[in-house]
Amino acid sequence: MTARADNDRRPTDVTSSRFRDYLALTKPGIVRMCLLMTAGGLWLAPERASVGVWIAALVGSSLAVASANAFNMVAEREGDRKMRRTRNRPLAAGRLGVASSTAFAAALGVAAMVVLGLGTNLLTAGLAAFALLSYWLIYTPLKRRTPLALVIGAVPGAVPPLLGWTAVTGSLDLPGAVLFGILLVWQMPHFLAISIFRKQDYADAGILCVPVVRGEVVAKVQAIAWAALLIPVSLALTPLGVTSELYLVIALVAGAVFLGFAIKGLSVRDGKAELRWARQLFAVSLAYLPVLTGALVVDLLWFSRGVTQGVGL
Ligand code: HEM
Ligand SMILES: CC(C)=CCC/C(C)=C/CC/C(C)=C/COP(=O)(O)OP(=O)(O)O
Repeated sequence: MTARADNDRRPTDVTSSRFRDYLALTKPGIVRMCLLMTAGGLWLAPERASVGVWIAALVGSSLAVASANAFNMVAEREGDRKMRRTRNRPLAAGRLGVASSTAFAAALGVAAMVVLGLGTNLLTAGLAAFALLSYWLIYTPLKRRTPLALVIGAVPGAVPPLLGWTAVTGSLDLPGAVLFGILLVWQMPHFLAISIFRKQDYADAGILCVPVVRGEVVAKVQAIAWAALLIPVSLALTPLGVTSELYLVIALVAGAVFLGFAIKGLSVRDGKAELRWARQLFAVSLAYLPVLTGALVVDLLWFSRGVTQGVGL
């Protein structure tokens, strides 16, 4: 930017672009989806939670995810410069400094712990702290060492619905573990799809994802296996007595569509068509979670314990 253009920028422009940069540090798309997952856990829990617990769980978990994402972006600022997808991020592009971004991430993390600790319970705050620290300190550095980092990163990634469940119940039990399992397994085809259409980016940044290390065919086969596993895991909520047959049918159809798209990848070999297919599989992965959450909501409202759970005053 020229000195003239700099002078022309009004203070409000600077403030709003600063705000946008700090917001970008939190990866708002991921925060939003995690928020939906926490809401799913709150909704499914067997007891009625107060409005206060709902607000504390939703606000606290979003702050924790935002903090984890901001710490991850500070740690990856050099690598982010090497990828087309990430080179315009505020730290990679030099619009924000390391010290202020770290302070921002730490403030979000402390606020998350205070909100969860005071507004829900210590188990929920502890799980969020575990997820935040393991995503930042274990997954983030491992991305450049082994493709198994994906499985390790999926553990904190699967915590948000559990936070909703434990905020209400205060305990770790089987339905909560199934919610955790659904999100854990979902992340594999979600990221395998991304790593196929972003393969070049990852190779440039030295990130050892499956297509870079073992090729696209192995990545596709793995995506099929995980999408297939997602079906029984997602259906397990019904035999556990948490949901009824309506959820079962919707989860089965959604899982079959996801698996069908994954299988289609084996017949696509041409470069451009393969990229298009991988982007479609990524889009299907993003649609799957809201569909499943919608199924939980409708199922519990219509069939099961709609009167005894949800939000209480
Ligand atoms: C090991 C786990 C995960 C990895 C490696 C991963 C990686 C990524 C990457 C690289 C993108 C950007 C895709 C692109 O546009 O090129 C992305 C997008 C996205 N991911 Fe994931 N993800 C993981 C887990 C999750 C979880 C747990 C959630 C939320 C429940 C989530 C939600 C989203 C959403 C909503 C987007 C699209 C919006 C956005 O890019 O801001 N992901 N993911
Ligand atoms: C409660 C709590 C704190 C939960 C943690 C939730 C969380 C941050 C989930 C994201 C999971 C994940 C591995 C994302 C990809 O990061 P990436 O580094 O591969 O993505 P990037 O390349 O876009 O930076």
